[in-house]
Amino acid sequence: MAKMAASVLDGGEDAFRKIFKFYKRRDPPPDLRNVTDFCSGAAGEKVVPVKLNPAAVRDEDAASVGLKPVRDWRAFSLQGYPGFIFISNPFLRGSQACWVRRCLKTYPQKPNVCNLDMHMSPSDTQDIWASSAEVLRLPPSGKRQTKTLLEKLRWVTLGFHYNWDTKTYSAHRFTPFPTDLHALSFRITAACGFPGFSSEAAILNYYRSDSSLGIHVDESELDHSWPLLSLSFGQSAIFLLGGPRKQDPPTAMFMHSGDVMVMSGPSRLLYHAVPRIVPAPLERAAVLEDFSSASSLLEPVPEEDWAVCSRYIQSSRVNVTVRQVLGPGQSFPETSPASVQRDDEGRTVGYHDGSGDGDRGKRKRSCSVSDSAETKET
Ligand SMILES: O=C(O)CCC(=O)C(=O)O
Ligand SMILES: [Fe+2]
Repeated sequence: MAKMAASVLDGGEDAFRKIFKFYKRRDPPPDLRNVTDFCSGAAGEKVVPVKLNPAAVRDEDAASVGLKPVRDWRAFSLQGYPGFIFISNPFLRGSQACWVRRCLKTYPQKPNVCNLDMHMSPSDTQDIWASSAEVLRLPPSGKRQTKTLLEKLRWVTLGFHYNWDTKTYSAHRFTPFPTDLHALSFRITAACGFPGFSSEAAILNYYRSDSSLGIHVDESELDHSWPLLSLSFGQSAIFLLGGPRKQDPPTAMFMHSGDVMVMSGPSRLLYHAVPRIVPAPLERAAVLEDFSSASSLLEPVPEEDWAVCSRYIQSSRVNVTVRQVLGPGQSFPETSPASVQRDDEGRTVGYHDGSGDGDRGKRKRSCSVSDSAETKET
């Protein structure tokens, strides 16, 4: 990293932008030797193994969401980034396929919101999976003229639906958060020292091989004391983790299929970006393809569904970030606290509309996932 940073940074200013452009460049492609790989230990001079709390999650609770026992997870911190935790694929063999299927088949369904809703009628986006599966199941035959809806999907929001225009969440844009994704998030965050996490919002990003995500910080959530959880499936990404200021030079790292990141404490509000999607290393691709393994307690993925998922994921990456938006007892401004409906465990299960829409705060985010031609990286 140090050598690359020195050469890229000539001219001094706006180090993050320059490094983003360096990794996004197509011709000639960038040298990836300075990208930290937690899995292989490459370029990892700042990587420090950490022990998580194995007692925080019972083995059967981990297995029920497709995770290995916590004592078997390989977790790392990164010098200079307190609160950042990287877990190298804690999933049981066979369980990633299940999560991939949920990201492609289940979560894009109504009442969840996706980019296609912005210019299509609800009836046309009613079943993105069904309309795409038929085509994706066919053997590839040259270049198809029209893309399936699944191939046009760029983001889905869950729970409190993020408003990309106002960069806010609000009380009246809420639908129940999927219980299975909450169970997964609750257990991972508990093992990382955050018991009681309430998954209230998620953004799923769907990247094609030429997609990128601009430099941003996730600060629209009203309570930043809870971690931001990030899960990745499919092709790999180069992830840039910067500093508290937009121009601070970032560290580049690979995020492979199954890898998990937790941004907490001082790392919760660091700038970050995804300049490039790269092919998954062979061994990671093989683990992902193992959809029938019996080690997972999750429902098996039917072969005909996996044919679609596998075809899609061969050229795509799905990232899921899960967020707690409100602190305990907190509500959106101008909305009475009594209107938040929580279950016995304190999870938000519903929201009565308050007097005003309560929009506040901002999520400084340049853009959602964009494809090569249309990317503005800041
Ligand atoms: O795709 C990723 O790894 C990052 C996604 C992200 O930063 C976001 O959704 O806010
Ligand atoms: Fe982000």
